[in-house]
Amino acid sequence: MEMAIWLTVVMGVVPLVLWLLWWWNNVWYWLVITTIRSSKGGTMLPPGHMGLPILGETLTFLWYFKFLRRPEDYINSKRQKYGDGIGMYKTHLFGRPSVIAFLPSTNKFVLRDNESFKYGWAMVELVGKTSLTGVHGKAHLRLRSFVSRSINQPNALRRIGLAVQPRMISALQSWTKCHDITFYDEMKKVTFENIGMYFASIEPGPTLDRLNKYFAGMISGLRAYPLNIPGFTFHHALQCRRKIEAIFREVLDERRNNYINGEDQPINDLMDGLMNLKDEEGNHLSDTEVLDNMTSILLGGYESTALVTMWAVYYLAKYPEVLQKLRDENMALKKSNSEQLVTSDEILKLEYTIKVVDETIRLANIAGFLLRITTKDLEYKGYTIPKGWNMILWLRNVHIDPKIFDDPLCFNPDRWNGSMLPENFQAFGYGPRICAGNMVARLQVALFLHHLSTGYKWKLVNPDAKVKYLPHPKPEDGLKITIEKL
Ligand code: HEM
Repeated sequence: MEMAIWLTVVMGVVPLVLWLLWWWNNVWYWLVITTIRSSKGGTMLPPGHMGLPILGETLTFLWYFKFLRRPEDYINSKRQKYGDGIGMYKTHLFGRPSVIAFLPSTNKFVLRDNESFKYGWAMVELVGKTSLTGVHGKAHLRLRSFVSRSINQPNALRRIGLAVQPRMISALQSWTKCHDITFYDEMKKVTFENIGMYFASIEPGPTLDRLNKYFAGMISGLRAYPLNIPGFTFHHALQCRRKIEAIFREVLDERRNNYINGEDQPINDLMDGLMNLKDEEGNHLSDTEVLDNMTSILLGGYESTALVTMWAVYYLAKYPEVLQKLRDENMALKKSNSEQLVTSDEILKLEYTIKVVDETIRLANIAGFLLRITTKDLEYKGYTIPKGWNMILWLRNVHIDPKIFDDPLCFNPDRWNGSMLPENFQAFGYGPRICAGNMVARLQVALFLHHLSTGYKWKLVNPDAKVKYLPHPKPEDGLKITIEKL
């Protein structure tokens, strides 16, 4: 008798419980959509599996990203199972019901619509309600024009191009004195010191060190569960954000007083640009807008630039024929004195160098996916995307899809020779929120490659180091290199 009970449990109840757990989210959300929303029409969710209760597909995601280290197979496995269909799958990731968009056309559909898809409140809390990230519609357009004039247009690029090179040149010189360096860590230091200079003219020293520390705290909040309770990472991140704002506010107040008293000339950095620009009606940005945007631009530009530069150094070491072509092009521009600066106009005309930069940005895929939240129920090609769900835009897939790029995992700058459909290159996003610093990012990487390729040779210490994909793709050793003068 006892045996029979055990057999019933093992053969009947256990599989039933496992089956229920496996399908729980699918059934639960189907019920919610059909019972609560059926009166409003569409109830068919995109194909896909929503995983276990609470956890959703988190374990599957980690399996591909952390353990197999083949992130592309997370989507590939779904493509094999459900086909490409409408370019969307339902899932449950990062604690919320979600729809993943993975084709250029579906990403485009989302990224073009600034009203139906917004950032979540946690992101906005961290970067600031009056930052580019926090505003929408007309307010966003107005702010973008300010930010773009301050960092991304020819005059700003000229100024920034000259401001960032001395630090790059001195870093390269100092690295030759070391046995080896961890390139990513060193490049982050260079990038942050440059940001300090061209953002707020803050020289290396205690203030910049504090800013760097708080910034690291703030960034960790972007990846944390948004619980604003003491002891939690997100709470700490918000505190760091306030401290960053306080540092920038001090500089801003001091500047304003000095201008009023006639003691200082305008400094011509990002803060000055944001303080002094006017819109068409002659209005300036408020102090809060200046400070929020300093923080959000800092967030956009810091890790991204260091990561892309690191990947360029990695790929060039792996593809010597590409390095040779890059070097030849840059040697023609090299000044007789290695400390002499090149201009942004000169560097942005170097066609092959810019192709190397774009190819690095494509293949490195440092912004693997973007996140939005739907503000209303939406219909897309007969399927419903419910209000309040996460919309995850899988940019990674676009850039390494063999249907879009031939031999996509090969580093081949010449693939940029022809024209490219803009929707097939989404590394900077797409539509009204396309990266506001895309030109300044390209410029900084190109300038670094100019000084590196014309003055130095380098080797990877661990050419076969594995790549970690979370939170960003990076060789496990942070890219250890040895570097010496040519
Ligand atoms: C290669 C390096 C970079 C990459 C791959 C990159 C990527 C991106 C992406 C994908 C977005 C769109 C985010 C979204 O739609 O959710 C974005 C937005 C943004 N980026 Fe970048 N970025 C880079 C460098 C920079 C730099 C250097 C700056 C500034 C100095 C910057 C400032 C911004 C800002 C302010 C936004 C928000 C734009 C808006 O909401 O209108 N980025 N970036």
